[in-house]
Amino acid sequence: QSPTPSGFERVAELSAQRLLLADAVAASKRASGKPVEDAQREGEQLARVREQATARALPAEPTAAFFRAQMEANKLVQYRLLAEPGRAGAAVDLAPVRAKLDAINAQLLDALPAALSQGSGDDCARRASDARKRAARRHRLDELHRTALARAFGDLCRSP
Ligand SMILES: C=C(O[C@@H]1C=C(C(=O)O)C=C[C@H]1O)C(=O)O
Repeated sequence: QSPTPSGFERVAELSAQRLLLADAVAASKRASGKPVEDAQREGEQLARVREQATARALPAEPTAAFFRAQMEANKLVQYRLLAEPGRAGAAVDLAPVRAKLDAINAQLLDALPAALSQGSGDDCARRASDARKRAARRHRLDELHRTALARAFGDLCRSP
């Protein structure tokens, strides 16, 4: 393994970490009865990443699109878990989970320039898939979280 992970390796790793937090978010929403989707919270994150993208001379629109994909993937996991009836678990406090999501967002922003520059070429889908498979293995992701990990990459291989 190379000492410096590629942009896709980093994004796959951080996306997997972000998706694993969806289980705790779903548990909190099962207990609170709150909807999966929180448009205001999504808007706040998007405003923040757009600001940071501009400050770092990153393209704002592909950056925002990437984070929308991350959030869609998170909701996919939550909807699937909450579709299982019953299974009451311990109540989970959402605020500290959101703080962790914010921390991962910051790391994803650091990884994004390299990932965006890798997002072209015939073998993009292959490289992205390989990076996801390695992250999935490291974290022992099940089928649901593997599907969501593909969703989390969004259009990285199809950016203009
Ligand atoms: C993770 C949450 O659920 C959804 C997914 C979000 C995300 O991935 O950041 C943000 C808001 C919600 O639409 C949450 O409410 O914090």
